[in-house]
Amino acid sequence: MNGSKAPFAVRWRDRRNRILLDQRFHKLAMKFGIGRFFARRSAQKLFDLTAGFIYSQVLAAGIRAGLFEHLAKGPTSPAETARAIGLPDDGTRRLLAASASLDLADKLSDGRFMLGPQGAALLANPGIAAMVRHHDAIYADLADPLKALETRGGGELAKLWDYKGPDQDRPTGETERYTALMTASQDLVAAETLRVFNISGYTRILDIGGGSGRFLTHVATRNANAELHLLDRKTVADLAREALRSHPASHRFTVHGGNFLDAPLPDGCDLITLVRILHDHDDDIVLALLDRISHALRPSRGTLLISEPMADERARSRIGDAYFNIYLHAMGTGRPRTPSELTRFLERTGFSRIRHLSTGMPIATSALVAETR
Ligand SMILES: C[S@@+](CC[C@H](N)C(=O)[O-])C[C@H]1O[C@@H](n2cnc3c(N)ncnc32)[C@H](O)[C@@H]1O
Repeated sequence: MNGSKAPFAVRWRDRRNRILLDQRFHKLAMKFGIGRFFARRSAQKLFDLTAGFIYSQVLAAGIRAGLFEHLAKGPTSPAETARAIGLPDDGTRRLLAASASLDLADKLSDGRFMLGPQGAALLANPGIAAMVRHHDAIYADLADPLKALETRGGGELAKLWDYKGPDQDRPTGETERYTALMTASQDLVAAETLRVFNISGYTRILDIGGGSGRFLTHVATRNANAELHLLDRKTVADLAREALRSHPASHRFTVHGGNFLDAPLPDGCDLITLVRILHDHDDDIVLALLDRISHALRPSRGTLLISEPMADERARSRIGDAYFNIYLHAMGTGRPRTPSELTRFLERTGFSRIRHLSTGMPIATSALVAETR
């Protein structure tokens, strides 16, 4: 590389890489406490990348075996655990030790085990276990990672999400499975979105791609008067009607079944929400949908709220740039977008006063708000 002509950002990375590639540097670093500290930290990070799949499968095994529910009952020996989860003694001991090393379990000095801090967090968020269970499909696809990158949407995961298929009259097993998965992980997303966005003043709200209606039930508790509309594919709309029927505010909900690209959008809405929708779709669909929303909102000078995990301007978001980037490729449609990409899309489709609301948990969601001129 021609060092003197390259920008500073390139030169210092080039220098850093040359130092890290030099075995003499590593030998020297190990002689000093601070050097050992950084060397250990860097080695741990690299090892975690190397072993990540095994860690994930320890988690999957614990969830499938019901290990964490058993540990939540209190201190337990490996033999008791083996009986409770139905695995052989040796397999159970290994699963317990691996779980303890990952903070999913804690090992006590008498050799028994209890639930660990990550295990407790897992049980507190049932959506995570649902997410881990459905990862079987993407792990199968990623067993050959190059093939997965060569063939977009050509594997098992794409079969789970049937957005591209025809909208049948009745929900299929797949529709029910992905809608249940979305519902299970919605509470965290809704709590964070509605913490940073004040929804109380709106009178007629439409949630597009609203799934089983879980997000709208959170809206209902924060806004006591608004009419609440949901639009989703016909098959999912049937599931939403069923789920919302027994809700105490059921009289305020109206469910519309249809494709968001051509179904009539209820008029007179002052707020439309898109929760975990845009990242699932390619650019042409996103632009067409935003254009429809901007026309639907314009007469009432309305607001659009977008809430979903986003990519980072410098590709440093593990959830956006690593997880969703690869996941959506395997799914065969969509990509995570940065807030500035979404902002450009919003400007092109007639929105203004676009604001990025920073959530405390970008791992669950980020939010953008825009208004029609
Ligand atoms: C990732 S899920 C998100 C569901 C919900 N908003 C949430 O966050 O839990 C995407 C939703 O968009 C719906 N969807 C996808 N394509 C659609 C289309 N063309 N028309 C209407 N709904 C669509 C799906 O059926 C699904 O319910």
